[in-house]
Amino acid sequence: MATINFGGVDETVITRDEFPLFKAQEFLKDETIAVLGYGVQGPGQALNLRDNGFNVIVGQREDSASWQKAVEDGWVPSETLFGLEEAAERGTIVCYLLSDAGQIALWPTIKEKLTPGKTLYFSHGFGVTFNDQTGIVPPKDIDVILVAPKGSGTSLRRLFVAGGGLNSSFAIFQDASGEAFTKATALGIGVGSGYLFQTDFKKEVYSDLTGERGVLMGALAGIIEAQYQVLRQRGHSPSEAFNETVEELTQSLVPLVGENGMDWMFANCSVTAQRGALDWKGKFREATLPVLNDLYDSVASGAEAKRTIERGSTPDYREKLQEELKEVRESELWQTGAKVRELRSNTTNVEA
Ligand SMILES: NC(=O)C1=CN([C@@H]2O[C@H](COP(=O)(O)OP(=O)(O)OC[C@H]3O[C@@H](n4cnc5c(N)ncnc54)[C@H](O)[C@@H]3O)[C@@H](O)[C@H]2O)C=CC1
Ligand SMILES: CC(=O)[C@](C)(O)C(=O)O
Ligand SMILES: [Mg+2]
Ligand SMILES: [Mg+2]
Repeated sequence: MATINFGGVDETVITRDEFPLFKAQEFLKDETIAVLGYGVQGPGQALNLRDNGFNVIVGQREDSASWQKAVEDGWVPSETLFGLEEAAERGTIVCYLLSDAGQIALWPTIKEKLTPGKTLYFSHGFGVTFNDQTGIVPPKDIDVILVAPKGSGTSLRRLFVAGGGLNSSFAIFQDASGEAFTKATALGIGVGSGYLFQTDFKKEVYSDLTGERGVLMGALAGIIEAQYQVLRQRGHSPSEAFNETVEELTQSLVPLVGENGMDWMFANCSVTAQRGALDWKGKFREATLPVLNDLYDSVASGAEAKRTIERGSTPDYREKLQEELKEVRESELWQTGAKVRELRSNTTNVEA
């Protein structure tokens, strides 16, 4: 544990220096880690754990495309790849990485496999926090922990392969063994996290649902659509509206923010742009504060969970979702994006 000052606030966190991989390997050497679900987080975490030298097996529905993907990734049927129930039976640490709706559906089956001494691991506080809606109430005699990578499983894997890591939160819901803390941190290091910060299940799910509905995904998509629409309605071409809204954001400016902060990005733009951005950011903050407060209230009241569960459990949900995503993909905005991305590769080969 290291106490690090974050912008004037002291926080106790765990870094890879203090909790090196060999310590995690030693602590978990007698455990079989069963990763249930091979969607987005499943592959990222299972492959990172395997490459980090842990005993890992995968559980997935046999008749699914993801089963095939698991085979392609080197998981061997009947050796390291099993049906969900059998993997849960074999695992001593059960990583419940089905979709949040899938976790509800499978809970009655998985619960039976969680015998005393085992560990149940989540990457989201959803199932446990909203247990009045999910029915996920773990048995009392097991450890229940969480490691939530702050990003897509795709990035978790890519960064790991490149030698980096995504930061993750971790939390303890139940400590039956007295060792849940070390277990959670060892798994956090094992899945390829950058640094680990502690939270609880409720805070994890409240912040995560707010973040993805807000700045990370929902607000981002909405504000992009709004600005593109304004530019187009005022007579600007698709190229101009798209480049000025998305391409410059992703290719030039946000990478600069990631590298060295907002002021660094500002410092690399014209004085004209800086002046305007500093004048306008307050207006955008004030305009969006009420929406973000509504959003947080909707998360905290359980309404977002209710909607996710209700929508997710309709039989034609996946089909409907595909239609919604298709509408986004086929909009003028994102079709322009596809063209612009195609043109990107034409320019990278140009010799100076
Ligand atoms: N997608 C991501 O990168 C992130 C996800 N998480 C959390 O990790 C967990 C897993 O999420 P994802 O990887 O996005 O899930 P996903 O939507 O990709 O689904 C994972 C697996 O669940 C299986 N599944 C779904 N419904 C099922 C059912 N009824 N019966 C049996 N299997 C079923 C699918 O076949 C798939 O293999 C969730 O708790 C999520 O909130 C946390 C951080 C990021
Ligand atoms: C990638 C991530 O952490 C999200 C956005 O919260 C999610 O996929 O649920
Ligand atoms: Mg999320
Ligand atoms: Mg998240």
